[in-house]
Amino acid sequence: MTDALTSAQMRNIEQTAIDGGKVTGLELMDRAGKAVVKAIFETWPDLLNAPRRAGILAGPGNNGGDGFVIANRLRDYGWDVEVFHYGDIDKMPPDAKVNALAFANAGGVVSPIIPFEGRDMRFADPPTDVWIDAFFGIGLTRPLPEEVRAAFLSISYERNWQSNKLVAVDILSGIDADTGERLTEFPLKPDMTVTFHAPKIGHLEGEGADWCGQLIVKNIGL
Ligand SMILES: NC(=O)C1=CN([C@@H]2O[C@H](COP(=O)(O)OP(=O)(O)OC[C@H]3O[C@@H](n4cnc5c(N)ncnc54)[C@H](O)[C@@H]3O)[C@@H](O)[C@H]2O)[C@@H](O)CC1
Ligand SMILES: [K+]
Repeated sequence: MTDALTSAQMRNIEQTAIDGGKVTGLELMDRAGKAVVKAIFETWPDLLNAPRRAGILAGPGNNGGDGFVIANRLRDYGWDVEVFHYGDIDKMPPDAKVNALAFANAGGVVSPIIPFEGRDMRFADPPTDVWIDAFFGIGLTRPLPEEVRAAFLSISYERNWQSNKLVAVDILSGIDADTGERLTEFPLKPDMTVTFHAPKIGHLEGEGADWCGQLIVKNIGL
């Protein structure tokens, strides 16, 4: 496994490729989102044999942008997809906004995130087959907002009753990518984390090493 990177090193690699005209941020986001979907079907091929339901937890930034790429891609596979958005599409960074608008303009359902005492997720009907954590990635700088932690609790509640998968985009939200410190704790371990280009320190050190599930590193052409 290649050496683990800090978030700053990763951002520098991305920016150098973008500044060098090798790739655009939008292309990188597209590759990242599609890499997550590819990893899902490689890991759980039976999900390919029937349209399923996915819940995408999307945040305010580019990690959320990856979430919207994934949402669009799964809709292409005929899946029933609902995005629970912590953020405002209009305030998202440009690359993320392009993908969020593509989803919304194609009729994709964007809902507010689920308050814990809200929808009883225990017996959601139809059950959600795959939850995608695209709240925060390597840009996390402080503990999660309480409503984001509550949204995770709703899903941990449901997971006690329904078998579903949780996939973390780039890193489980709440984990500091540079240290592996869990800035916010909730009882939800991902089945899989899909990260891009190289592992980050937060995947291998501290508690982060225990909160990845299966760690998949996908090349996004950097
Ligand atoms: N060109 C790029 O920048 C690419 C970025 N990618 C994705 O973008 C992610 C990084 O995106 P961002 O830098 O936008 O950061 P995030 O999407 O991780 O976080 C979004 C924003 O939330 C704010 N924030 C941080 N901690 C918070 C907290 N606790 N509560 C509320 N708000 C908080 C910060 O302003 C941060 O910019 C990567 O993890 C990866 O998933 C990939 O698509 C590859 C290409
Ligand atoms: K994430």
